[in-house]
Amino acid sequence: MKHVFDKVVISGVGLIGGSFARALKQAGAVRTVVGLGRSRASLERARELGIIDAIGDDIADAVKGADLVLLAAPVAQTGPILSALLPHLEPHTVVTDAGSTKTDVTEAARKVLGDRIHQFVPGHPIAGRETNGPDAAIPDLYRGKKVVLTPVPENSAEDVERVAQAWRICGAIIHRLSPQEHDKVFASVSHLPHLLAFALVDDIARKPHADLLFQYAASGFRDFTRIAGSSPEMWRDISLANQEALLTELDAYMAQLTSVRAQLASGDGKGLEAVYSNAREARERWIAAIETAEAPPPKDLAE
Ligand SMILES: NC(=O)c1ccc[n+]([C@@H]2O[C@H](COP(=O)([O-])OP(=O)(O)OC[C@H]3O[C@@H](n4cnc5c(N)ncnc54)[C@H](O)[C@@H]3O)[C@@H](O)[C@H]2O)c1
Ligand SMILES: O=C(O)C(=O)C[C@]1(C(=O)O)C=C[C@@H](O)C=C1
Repeated sequence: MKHVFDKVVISGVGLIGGSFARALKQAGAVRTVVGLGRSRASLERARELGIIDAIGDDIADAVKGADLVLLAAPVAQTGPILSALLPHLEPHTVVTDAGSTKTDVTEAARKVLGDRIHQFVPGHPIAGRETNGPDAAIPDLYRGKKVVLTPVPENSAEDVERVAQAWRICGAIIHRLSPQEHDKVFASVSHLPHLLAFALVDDIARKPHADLLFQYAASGFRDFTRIAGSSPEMWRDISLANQEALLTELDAYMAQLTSVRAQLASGDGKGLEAVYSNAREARERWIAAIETAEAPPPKDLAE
């Protein structure tokens, strides 16, 4: 593929930023990738792995001539990172992000960028894993997966398309939502499940006989708690950034638990079975739908 991007800058070269860089590189879509970050050791590792071509020691140099900047650090870093970039940002450079929450990210960007908010196209790849850091980055992470863009009214159609194009090169399918719609949806199907998995493992780990419990925990426990292996810093930021929507979902879930508890306490087998059956059927429909929708396109068609 001819280089679509001459220079891409990634701020936060971990699982998400690193996989983005790897995918663009694998497609031959970028001439050079520069990494910015908090940890020198991690950036050196990213360079050693061939994820980035250079470490942006000098931020002005790093963003000079960049076509695209991707922010892929924990969401609370959005404001500070943009503040550091702003003085050096050229007018043609498009900035986007991969943060798991969109209302707070957009507000932080608007506050820092002011009348240059048009240069920031918020986004969120709906793909990930519980492992983090540059060693976890893989080129196929986004293949067949959704990326939700939540453009601001000030964005030009060309800049939104530029960001969409980058994700399409990574094999992703573009969706659009408002930041508020986005945050409600993901409070329900991503942020709540993470909170529950972390809380359950924490609860078990604090029990006096935790060692015995973990000794016998098997695949059911492993599947339910896989996501409790995710980055605590990232999930602290997501939880607080989407506090309101997450509290709403948590309250609804607690009401559901109260109802299921009552069924259990009263020996209402019929009621319990109805909940379990409804859940199983809904899950089967969902799995069937994603298996159709996320069938990865052949590599040459995605390019
Ligand atoms: N992990 C997932 O499943 C997933 C999926 C979609 C989106 N996201 C979002 O992507 C972002 C990155 O997540 P990840 O899984 O790649 O995490 P990660 O821990 O693998 O990578 C984050 C990187 O950001 C760096 N960093 C931290 N503070 C920074 C700062 N101030 N400036 C520059 N770099 C900084 C860290 O050193 C690290 O290398 C988060 O905002 C997260 O919400 C994650
Ligand atoms: O597969 C995982 O480990 C994930 O947690 C990925 C996952 C999710 O599905 O909730 C996590 C956070 C995101 O922002 C998007 C995707």
